[in-house]
Amino acid sequence: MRILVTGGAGFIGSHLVDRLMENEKNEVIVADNYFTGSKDNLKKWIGHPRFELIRHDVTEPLLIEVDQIYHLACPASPIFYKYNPVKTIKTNVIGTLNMLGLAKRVGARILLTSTSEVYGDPLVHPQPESYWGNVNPIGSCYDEGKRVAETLMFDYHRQHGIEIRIARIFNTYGPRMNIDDGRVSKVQELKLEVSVMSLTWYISYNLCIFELLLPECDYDFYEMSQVDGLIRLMEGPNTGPINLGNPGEFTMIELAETVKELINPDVEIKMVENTPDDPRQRKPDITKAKELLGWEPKVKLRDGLPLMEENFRLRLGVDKKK
Ligand SMILES: O=c1ccn([C@@H]2O[C@H](COP(=O)(O)OP(=O)(O)O[C@H]3OC[C@@H](O)[C@H](O)[C@H]3O)[C@@H](O)[C@H]2O)c(=O)[nH]1
Repeated sequence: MRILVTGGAGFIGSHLVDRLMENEKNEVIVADNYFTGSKDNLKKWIGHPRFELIRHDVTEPLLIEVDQIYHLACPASPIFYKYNPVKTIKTNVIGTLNMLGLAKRVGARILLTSTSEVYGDPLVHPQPESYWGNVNPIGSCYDEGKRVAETLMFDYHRQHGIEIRIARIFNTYGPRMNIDDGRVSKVQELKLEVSVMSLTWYISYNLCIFELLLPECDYDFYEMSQVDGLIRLMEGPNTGPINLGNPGEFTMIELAETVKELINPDVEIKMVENTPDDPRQRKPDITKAKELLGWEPKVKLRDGLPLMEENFRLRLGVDKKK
């Protein structure tokens, strides 16, 4: 099976590549423009006979022969997607059109990693896939970009019979996330800035790492449940959209307080204004993922929080709590 992974040099993409490469029948081609991803995330595979890495921007057509396409290319952190919003829209619209064009030409099955952001600032809680969302149409290039990408996927499916799969990924945390990612990793910088204004704002964090305690170099031994969900969706018969996320919840304050306690109880937690149009609360309804994919996050959020703290400690080189 020849598989193209766009955005495969990124955080989730590179973990996906690791899993796909485990299957000796797979040949994996990564196309990435390195906007937020890095070759470093794939260093294990560079030079491998079943692996190929191409510097390519998906807003340009790509002419190759493949059986499956995992289409991940798109900056996912607000810091990066807002850096050049027009480019973010182009990546989602033109990039997705190009990948759908490729899928149509070669008869490949294509999976889009969409996002929980399609629900906007939701008025329904938790969010099932049937919820149409509450997005500000003049707000975020990322939210509307992913919404139109989903529409394109379904239009190609209805009009041209393309085999499509759509995953809606909720916030995901784990190794290889950019340290300046601006999602929850702000806490990693130990500034302990909390990217929400009010204590009541919640975010449902998808702890994707099964054995977070293992250092990055041992990544053969842990598994991202997120990636497992993507592969199950691709291999199964359902088009989606399907939510992939952790239905457990904790507040950002709660997270900051636990990390602060663990690392330095004297550090000050600074409240900063949230990004405009960011959701106040979000939590996936994963009934469909459970029923259709037999999938649920491997880490229960309550068990996951200590793992997350431990990972901060490892990354920051802080001594274990006495
Ligand atoms: O125009 C672009 C922009 C970005 N990219 C690449 O896409 C990858 C995105 O990965 P990041 O590490 O930024 O982010 P994530 O792995 O969290 O994103 C992933 O999950 C959320 C989805 O919405 C994203 O589409 C998916 O890539 C990077 O390797 C980046 O270089 C492109 O190849 N082209």
